[in-house]
Amino acid sequence: MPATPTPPPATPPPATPAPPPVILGDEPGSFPHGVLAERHPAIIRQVRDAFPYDPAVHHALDALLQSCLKGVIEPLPADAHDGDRWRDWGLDAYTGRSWFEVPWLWSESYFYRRLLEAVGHFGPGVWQGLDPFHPFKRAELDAPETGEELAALDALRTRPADERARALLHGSLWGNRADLGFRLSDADAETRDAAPGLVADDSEALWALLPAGGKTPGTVCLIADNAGRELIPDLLLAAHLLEQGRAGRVVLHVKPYPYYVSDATPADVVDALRALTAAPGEAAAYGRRLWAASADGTLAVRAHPFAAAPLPYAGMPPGLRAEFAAADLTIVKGDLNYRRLVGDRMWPPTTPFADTVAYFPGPVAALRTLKSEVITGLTEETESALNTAEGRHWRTGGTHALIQVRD
Ligand SMILES: O=P(O)(O)OC[C@H]1O[C@](O)(CO)[C@@H](O)[C@@H]1O
Repeated sequence: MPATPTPPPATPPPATPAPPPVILGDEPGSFPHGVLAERHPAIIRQVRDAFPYDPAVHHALDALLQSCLKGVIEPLPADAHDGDRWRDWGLDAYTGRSWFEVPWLWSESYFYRRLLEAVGHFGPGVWQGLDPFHPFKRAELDAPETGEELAALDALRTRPADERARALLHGSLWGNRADLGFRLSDADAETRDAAPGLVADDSEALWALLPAGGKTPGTVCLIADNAGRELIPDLLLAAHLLEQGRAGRVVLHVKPYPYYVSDATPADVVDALRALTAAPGEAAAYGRRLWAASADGTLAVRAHPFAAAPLPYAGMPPGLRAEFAAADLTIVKGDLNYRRLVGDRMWPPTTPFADTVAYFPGPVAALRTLKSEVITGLTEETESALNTAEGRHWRTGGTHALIQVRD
């Protein structure tokens, strides 16, 4: 009987490299450590001074400050309305551990949840529902710079549609520099010159995803970031997409409660729309169109709990996944959302953006100014030129921006 030939050894599948470690805040001198050790106490101070709070709130803020600086992560009150949700998001595993030793993304988010608890936002009581950041957001909306930006719309009206489209896309992108939390720790950030050019620019791919020339437009989801001077240009972009037939419907995803100081909530959308309709000139026309779009359902606002989750978007719940899967495009705004989109890890900067968002259920575009160390999708040349010119500062200074797309 002939011997059975020995099968050739099976070729092992190519090993998928393990992703780099999740960013923690435990390294003194690092950017994340500074946010936990300095920015959060500064935010507590600012909030404390912004309202005539009663002694109970002052005591709660004192306790939060002590916990942030020297203590450990404590559980939510036993009757917290969202206790189950936070347990699903990892609270039990992190309770009793140092704020600095758990994923930075998680500890930052939990800080805002605890801050709202301390100021009585979740009630019952007189402070229930009040936004502790509202005075800062309001001041920004009323600032002369906001009026100047809106006045620029008058000149834009007569420009060709593609020029308007580019200006409004870039307005939404650079609006992300106007971030109140960021300015608390980097007071010069907004006055520093923005770098010309983008570190990555997939804007052609973005426009290619939105039908033009009579094709039936679908839904664009816009995951918003900051209120005020970022939300207004986001709304202008939404109005343009609807008007030009590049979107049949825009769904604006905002935060369900005040978060990261300036993040937009439904109340901030109302403030921004009111500011537009009350402005002179072309801005008011945009405002009226958006108001009408709300009434006919072509502009919708969502405040899904996961928008303020301490987790990357890879862990999004099935309902949200289905919404993004059905959209022509999901536009993800800002630095924090970028961290959540690609995963809050020290990716080598040349890691392809598409690889990090392969899980996303539909076409996705990131519009972001760089305010934290997470970055993907750069060419070697770009990374090396930025390092040579600025050391590591380009990653966090807020002067550089990107548009990245995965179709
Ligand atoms: O408003 P954005 O663009 O999400 O920026 C949030 C900022 O807060 C941080 O999360 C740090 O707290 C950084 O990512 C960024 O500097």
